[in-house]
Amino acid sequence: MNKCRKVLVVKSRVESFLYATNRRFSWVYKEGENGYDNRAIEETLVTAQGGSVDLTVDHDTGISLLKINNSAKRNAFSGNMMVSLKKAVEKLSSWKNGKALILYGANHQFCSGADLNTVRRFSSKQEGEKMCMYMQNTLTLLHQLPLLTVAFVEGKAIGGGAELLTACDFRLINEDAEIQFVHKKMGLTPGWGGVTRLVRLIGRDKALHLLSASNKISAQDALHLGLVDKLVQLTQRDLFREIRARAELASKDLNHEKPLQQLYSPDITVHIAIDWLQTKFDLDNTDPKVLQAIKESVTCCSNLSLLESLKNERNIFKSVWGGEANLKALDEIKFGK
Ligand SMILES: CC[C@@H](C(=O)O)C(=O)SCCNC(=O)CCNC(=O)[C@H](O)C(C)(C)COP(=O)(O)OP(=O)(O)OC[C@H]1O[C@@H](n2cnc3c(N)ncnc32)[C@H](O)[C@@H]1OP(=O)(O)O
Repeated sequence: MNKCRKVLVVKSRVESFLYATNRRFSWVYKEGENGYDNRAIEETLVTAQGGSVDLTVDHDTGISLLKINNSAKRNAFSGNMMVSLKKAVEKLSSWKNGKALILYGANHQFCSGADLNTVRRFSSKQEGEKMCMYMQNTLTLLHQLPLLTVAFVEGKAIGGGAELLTACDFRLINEDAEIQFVHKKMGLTPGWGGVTRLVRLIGRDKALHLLSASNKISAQDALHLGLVDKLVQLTQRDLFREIRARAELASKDLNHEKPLQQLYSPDITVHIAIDWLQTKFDLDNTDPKVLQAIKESVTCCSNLSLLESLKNERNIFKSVWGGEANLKALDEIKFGK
């Protein structure tokens, strides 16, 4: 690198740092706002135990996995899982070299919403509002993560589980999965930010239809509505990979009579999501700083006024202009490629 380039890189790094320290926009409840007290809410929530939320971070690929794990209850969210989800999302929000997140449920089931036992325990209006603010904050943070986020929907996504999938950037759905905004049937409306995101995702009228009908949405219908991005069908390749992996583990109960859904291991789920991310976004050859800048630009654009958004876009642009990936691309660029 010649001297001039080096100066440019250092200058751009200093600018990026300065910008990064004060550029984060936030749309979450802050401490004290509307009586929001994060610690008090968490202390209450963790008393409702059960299940876990498991975060795996791969620093080499920049891909992380978030598994909702309470399979005895179809991955319903207990209070302590709500707290674990928030902690995991907070951790991911400062992952400098991260590129993507895959969110999925244990045992080929996405999520059946809030654990009804937790809901019953916190059934007063005050407690309900606190849980609602807490989950809104968490899912807003998830939606704003500086990573490309993909929800892999298998089995059922019900109530809060349906809201959860709207907090990701993209959605893959298994062909026999179902989504249901069951809230009306429970005498409720969504409160985890699901209405706000659903309206933005599929438009006012379709959102109103889904919420008012409150019926089951098949994977095919979800695709037609634009609620999901891709229908996943089990291919022979996936099946062979699954069978081979099982054979390698010397599993004795390799049962070909099982329905395909049960043969479809979480590993295969993750492989499919990773393949999809790599194919669509060429993650291996993408600089995380550039990807994060793109995600942040888009997130801010849909939440700020036109003027604020344009100003923010310019600032984010400045943070990558003259950066390592930019200079490398300028060096290597060939026309017609
Ligand atoms: C305030 C939050 C609110 C929101 O914002 O929306 C909510 O999220 S409230 C919760 C909304 N969710 C539901 O109402 C889902 C209720 N569950 C079901 O409809 C079904 O269980 C299912 C998810 C469609 C799966 O059906 P199926 O495959 O037939 O399994 P089972 O019904 O036999 O369930 C197995 C097992 O799991 C328990 N379970 C399921 N969901 C929950 C839940 N949300 N909370 C607690 N427990 C749940 C179910 O009771 C069974 O337990 P056992 O009988 O002990 O085996």
